[in-house]
Amino acid sequence: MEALKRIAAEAAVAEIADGMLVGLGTGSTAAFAIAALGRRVEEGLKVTAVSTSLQTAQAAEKAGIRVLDFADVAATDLCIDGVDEIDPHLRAIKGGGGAMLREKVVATASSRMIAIADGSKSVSQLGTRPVPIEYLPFARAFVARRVQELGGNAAARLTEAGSVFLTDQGNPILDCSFGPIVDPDALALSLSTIPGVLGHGLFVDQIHTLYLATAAGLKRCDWRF
Ligand SMILES: O=C[C@H](O)[C@H](O)[C@H](O)COP(=O)(O)O
Repeated sequence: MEALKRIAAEAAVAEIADGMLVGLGTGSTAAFAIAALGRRVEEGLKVTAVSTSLQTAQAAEKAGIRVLDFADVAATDLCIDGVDEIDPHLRAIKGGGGAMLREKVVATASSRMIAIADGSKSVSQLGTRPVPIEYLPFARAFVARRVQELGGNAAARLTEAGSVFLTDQGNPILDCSFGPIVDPDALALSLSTIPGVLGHGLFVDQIHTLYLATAAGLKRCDWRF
């Protein structure tokens, strides 16, 4: 699986050109992209990057990549990120590592987003995994009730040690299981409009290209706009 993640990541990084401002995703697949980009920078590629998490910023700087503060950046050229699940329409669930809020901001600010994944992430229909929701602590019970009204079951995300998981912004997460998601676009919109929801992991129109690496080889899929 690690070798497949690396193959997908390296294919995406090969698309980065001199002078680009690149959005760097979070997670174990994105880590391979950061390492590959670091090697290209070492070979002379001139790029700057923005990060979708504190973890990624640290890894990128360690790899010799110049990381800008995203607060000062209005748009980026290309964003490369992993997914937890992705369907044939390039709609995805993200946020297994809790970074989906920053990831969605950076992906939306990017002219192009490339998703990178091994075959285990490919599904015919989203919903095998819960949709993570980052929320305002003040609105916890209200958000959970609205999720329930939408057919979901909300569970507080905990750390391995059993305490409340907090995002880089210091907010908690509800992992919301909906079962098979028949209409991801409608669900994404409904979740986005719940007051108190700061962000969620359904990415329905951000991903332009997917590099999917399986034992059968590397496949590139492009969304037809
Ligand atoms: O919050 C984490 C991100 O959305 C990741 O991109 C996603 O969870 C995939 O992570 P991994 O590549 O480690 O499976």
